Amino acid sequence: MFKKVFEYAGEYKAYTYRAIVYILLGIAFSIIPYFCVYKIVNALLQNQEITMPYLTALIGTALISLLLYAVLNVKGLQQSHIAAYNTLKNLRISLQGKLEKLPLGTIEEVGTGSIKKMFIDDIETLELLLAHAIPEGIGNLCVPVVIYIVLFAVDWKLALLSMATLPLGILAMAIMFAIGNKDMNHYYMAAQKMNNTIIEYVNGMEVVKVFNRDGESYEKYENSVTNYRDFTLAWFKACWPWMAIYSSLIPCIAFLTLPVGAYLVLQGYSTLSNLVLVLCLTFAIGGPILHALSFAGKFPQLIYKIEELEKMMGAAPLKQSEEGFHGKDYTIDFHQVSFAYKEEEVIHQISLHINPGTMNAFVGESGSGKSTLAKLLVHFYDVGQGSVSIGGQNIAEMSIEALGDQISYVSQEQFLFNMSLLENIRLGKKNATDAEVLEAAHKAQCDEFLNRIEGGIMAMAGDSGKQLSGGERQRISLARAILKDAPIIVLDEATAFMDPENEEKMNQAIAEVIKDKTVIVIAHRLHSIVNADCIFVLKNGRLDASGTHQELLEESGEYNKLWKIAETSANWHVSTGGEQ
Ligand SMILES: Nc1ncnc2c1ncn2[C@@H]1O[C@H](COP(=O)(O)OP(=O)(O)OP(=O)(O)O)[C@@H](O)[C@H]1O
Repeated sequence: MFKKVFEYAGEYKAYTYRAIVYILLGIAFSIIPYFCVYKIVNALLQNQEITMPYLTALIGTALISLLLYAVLNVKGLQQSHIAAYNTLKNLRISLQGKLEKLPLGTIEEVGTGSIKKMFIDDIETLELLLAHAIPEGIGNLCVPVVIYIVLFAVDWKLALLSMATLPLGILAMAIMFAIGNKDMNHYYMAAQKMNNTIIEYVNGMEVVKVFNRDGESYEKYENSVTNYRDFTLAWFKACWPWMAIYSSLIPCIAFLTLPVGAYLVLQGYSTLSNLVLVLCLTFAIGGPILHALSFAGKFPQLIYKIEELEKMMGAAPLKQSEEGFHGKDYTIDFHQVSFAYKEEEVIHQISLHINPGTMNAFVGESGSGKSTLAKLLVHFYDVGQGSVSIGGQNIAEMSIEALGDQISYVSQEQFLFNMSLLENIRLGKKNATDAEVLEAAHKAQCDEFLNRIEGGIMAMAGDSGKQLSGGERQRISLARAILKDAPIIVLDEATAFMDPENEEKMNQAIAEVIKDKTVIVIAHRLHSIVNADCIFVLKNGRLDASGTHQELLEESGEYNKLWKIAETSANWHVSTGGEQ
């Protein structure tokens, strides 16, 4: 599992290897002062003479060793951090690439909060693994292993004694792992839920302020935060005792060595000199062992987070190929298409044909499936059954990029990035000149508000485009579409909620976008699409009828019903206006 994370290090793996070597050498040097102490204590115990130059040499060696330890440790950590942060960068970029290829449904299912948590928090915690646990853990464990081999060679009885508490410590650690892993799922789910609820709460702040200050959404928020606290505390409560046991037992390696070792010396089974050596070195390796094991408590969480990341990286992507677009024209065909967002099917066996260069409309009651059909055409989701093709080429047999180049999709809610309006429009065509962007903005009827707002086209759009009104945001999106100049245009209720002045401007902008294109408009206002070449009437996820306005008035009961509602609504507008 760690190997998979390590794969993202790419060329920076060498930094990790270097970090391990530096840290290992550093720890080896950190043992030397204890060896110097042994030399002095042993000489005193053996009544040997200690000359000043000898003492100075020992103290000097100890000091230089400590200095080298510090320098090598810092150098090692420097290398390991370079490796770690580059791996995190690679992971974040790969995750973003993966998200782009996933069906929107998978992303919706995971939730914005969880995805944010994965991108920021979960990946960040891998820093502990890459920058510390791997290099420091390996370094801090390797040196004691070597020292133990030396100790066994010097006096196996004393060496064995100094390891007496290790099995109990390792047992406590194993229990902690088992408990930690068992409850990790609940803990992680609670964290995910809290993240999703926080994002939902912040996104819905406008609604909360107006309607629901103390209501359900706050309760949901508070519950998820409380839940997270409870699960975290419960998890730690279960693990803490075992952490305390192994952290106390493992470093107590001299616990039996001193009394039993002294007995062995007195009985002549070991020498005093060896006992002093074993004691000094066991003190020296207690620190590194404890340091290496300090990472162990974090491992259940790390393993879980890596598994979740792997699940995301391994999620089934949208069906697509590397093929470019080679359709014979811009005919659109839905062939026996069925689709379900989750379990319940919302589109049933729809087949329809759209001729190139024509103006088409999807109409139907709310929830009849108009937007879903548009989203299937732009390949936000894979169809459940059937196929969608352009110019005879199945959209699942071309790359997402190739499909994207053929379609401009202006959806109900347009998202603007918090960068200049100029750059927001330029998203339509990466290499467009400033003059081309300005021309597109002009055609999309943006001049009036661009002249009004401070900074004009260089003004920032604000967080998610909040600086602009809904109508202004839509016109910026249309400017994007004009610039993109794709042969197929899908307009999802672009004028649904507009005041008459804005609608007039939008209609002029739309007329500019749709010139000579294959167009699909998803319209609530039937009056705006009466001239369409073909109108498709949807009812409960099925295609009920299709034809021109006149044909449908003559043949389709559902269309007549919609038309009546549209007329009543238009009359209602007129009479309301008249009374004012
Ligand atoms: N993201 C989603 N997850 C689950 N179900 C969805 C999702 N989006 C839409 N639906 C359901 O799919 C069905 C069709 O919805 P769709 O948005 O396509 O209808 P529509 O005709 O465009 O409606 P409207 O005119 O109100 O926008 C509805 O029953 C809706 O509840």
